[in-house]
Amino acid sequence: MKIAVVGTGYVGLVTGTCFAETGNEVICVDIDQSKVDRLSNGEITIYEPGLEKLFLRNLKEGRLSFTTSLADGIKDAVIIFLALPTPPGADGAADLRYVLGVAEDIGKLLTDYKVLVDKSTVPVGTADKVREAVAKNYNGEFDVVSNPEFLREGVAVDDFMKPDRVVIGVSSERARKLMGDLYAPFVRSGNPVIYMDERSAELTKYAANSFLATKISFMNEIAQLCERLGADVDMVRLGIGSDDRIGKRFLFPGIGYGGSCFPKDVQALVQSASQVEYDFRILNAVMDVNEKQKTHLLPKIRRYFGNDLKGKKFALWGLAFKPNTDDIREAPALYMIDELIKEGASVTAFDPEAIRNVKQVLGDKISYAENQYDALQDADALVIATEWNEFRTPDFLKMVVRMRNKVIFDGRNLFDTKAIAELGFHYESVGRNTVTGSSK
Ligand SMILES: NC(=O)C1=CN([C@@H]2O[C@H](COP(=O)(O)OP(=O)(O)OC[C@H]3O[C@@H](n4cnc5c(N)ncnc54)[C@H](O)[C@@H]3O)[C@@H](O)[C@H]2O)C=CC1
Ligand SMILES: O=C(O)[C@H]1O[C@H](OP(=O)(O)OP(=O)(O)OC[C@H]2O[C@@H](n3ccc(=O)[nH]c3=O)[C@H](O)[C@@H]2O)[C@H](O)[C@@H](O)[C@@H]1O
Repeated sequence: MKIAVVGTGYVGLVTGTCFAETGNEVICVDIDQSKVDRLSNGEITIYEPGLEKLFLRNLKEGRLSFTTSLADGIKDAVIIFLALPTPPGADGAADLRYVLGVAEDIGKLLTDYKVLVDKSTVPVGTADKVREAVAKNYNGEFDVVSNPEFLREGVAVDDFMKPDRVVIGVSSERARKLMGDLYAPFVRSGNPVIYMDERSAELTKYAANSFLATKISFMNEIAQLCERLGADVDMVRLGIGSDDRIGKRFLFPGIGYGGSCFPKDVQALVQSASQVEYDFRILNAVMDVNEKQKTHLLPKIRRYFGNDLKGKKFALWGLAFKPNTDDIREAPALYMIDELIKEGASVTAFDPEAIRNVKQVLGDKISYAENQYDALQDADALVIATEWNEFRTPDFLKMVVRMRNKVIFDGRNLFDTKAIAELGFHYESVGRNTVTGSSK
C-alpha cells in the first residue's frame, strides 16, 4: 500500500519506517529541510535502539523516502498519517494549529479518495475538526480516522511492531477495511486491533497516559510515606505489584515523570475536562505531586551540606528523561541542574546519548564529561537522575578514587542500600532509608 506520513519527528519516523518494513511504500513529509536532507542521505535524526537498521534497509530498498513537498508526499498515497506536534498552548490545552493547518493544506491538494489518520495525540473532537478543515477546500470523498500511538521512546520499534493493541477510531467501512489491511501484519503477531468510534479512540490515548502518570505519582507518594515511616518502597512495590490487578510495571518511584508526553497529556486532559465543566481532581493531584517530586533530592542534598551548596561540585549521571533515548524534553535532571546552579554549585554531567541535546539548551552553564567516571573527578557528591544500565553496576573502585566525598543522591534507586553502605558510601535514595558507610 502507498502511504504518506506528515511530520517526521519521533512518531513519524518510527511509523514510516515500520510500515515500510511491512512492505508498504512510504513517503515521509516534513517542513524541516535539513531533517529531510539528512534522512534522505541515510542519516538517522533520532536515537532509538533498533530503528537505524530498519531505516537504512528500507531507504536502500526504496520503500522509504523523504520530501518537504506535501503535494509530492500525498499524491499517490491512499492513507495519510498526521504525526504532527500537539504542544501545550498557553492554557495547557493541546495546540492543534499544526494538525489543522496541514489538514487544510491537504484539502487544497486532494483530487481523489484518501484516508487521513490522526496519529498525533489530539483531544476529543479533533477528527471532526480535521474533517471540517479538509472540507473547506475539497468537497470530494475522504475519511478521517483516529489511530493514537502508544509507543514508548527507547523501545519504540518493538512497541510499534508488536503492540499490546492497536486502537482505531473509525466510522466508515471503507476506511476500516484499509486500516485493517495496513495493520494485518501486526495482528498476525497476536495483538488485537480494537475498533471504536473516533471520540473514544481520542480519549483512550489521554486516558492511557494519564492512568500511567497516576500510577507513578501514586508510587512517589508511597515513597514519601516510606521515608517518613521507615518502610522500604522497593519492598512495597514488590508486595503490591505481584497482585495481577495492580501489575508490576510502572510502579517505580523516582524524581518524577518527564518526557514529551506525560506532562503535556495529563495537563491537556485536565484542560479538556474543564472545558466541559468537569474538575478532574485526581489528575490535578497527579501533576502537583509530580512537580514536587522533580526536586525531591534537593532538600536531602541541602541538609547533607548544611544548607550551603556554594562552591560544591556535583557529578550528575543521566540527562535524558529516561534511559535509551537522547530526548531531554521535561527531563527531571534539568530541574535539578537549575536549582543546584542557582545555589552556587557547579555540575559536571555525563549521559550516554543526551549530551548533544543538553549542550544546545544549557551551553557552558555546566561541564560535560566523556564518561561516567570522568564526571566524578573531585566531586563532593554524585547525583543520579536517569537509570541507564551502565550506571547500575559501576566500578566502585574507580568511583572512589575520583570522588572527594563518597556521597550519592540517587533519584532512581539503582543500588542496594546495604551493599553500598558496606562500600563506605553515604547513600540517599527515594523511599528507602538513608545509609552511611563507615568511612564517610
Ligand atoms: N514522542 C513520543 O514518544 C510519542 C508522541 N506521540 C504524539 O505524536 C505527536 C508527534 O510527536 P513527536 O513525534 O514526538 O513530535 P516531534 O516534535 O518529534 O516531531 C514533529 C515533526 O513535525 C514536523 N512538522 C511540524 N509542522 C509541520 C508541517 N506543517 N508539515 C510537515 N511537518 C511538520 C516537525 O518539523 C517535526 O519533525 C504528538 O502529538 C505526540 O504527543 C504519541 C506517542 C508517542
Ligand atoms: O504518548 C506518548 O508519547 C508515550 O508516553 C509514554 O512513553 P514515554 O514518554 O516514551 O516514556 P515512559 O517509559 O512511559 O516514561 C515516562 C516517564 O515516566 C517515568 N517513569 C516511568 C515508569 C515508572 O515506573 N516510573 C517512572 O518514573 C520515566 O522515568 C519517564 O520520565 C507512554 O509510556 C507511551 O505509551 C506513550 O505512547
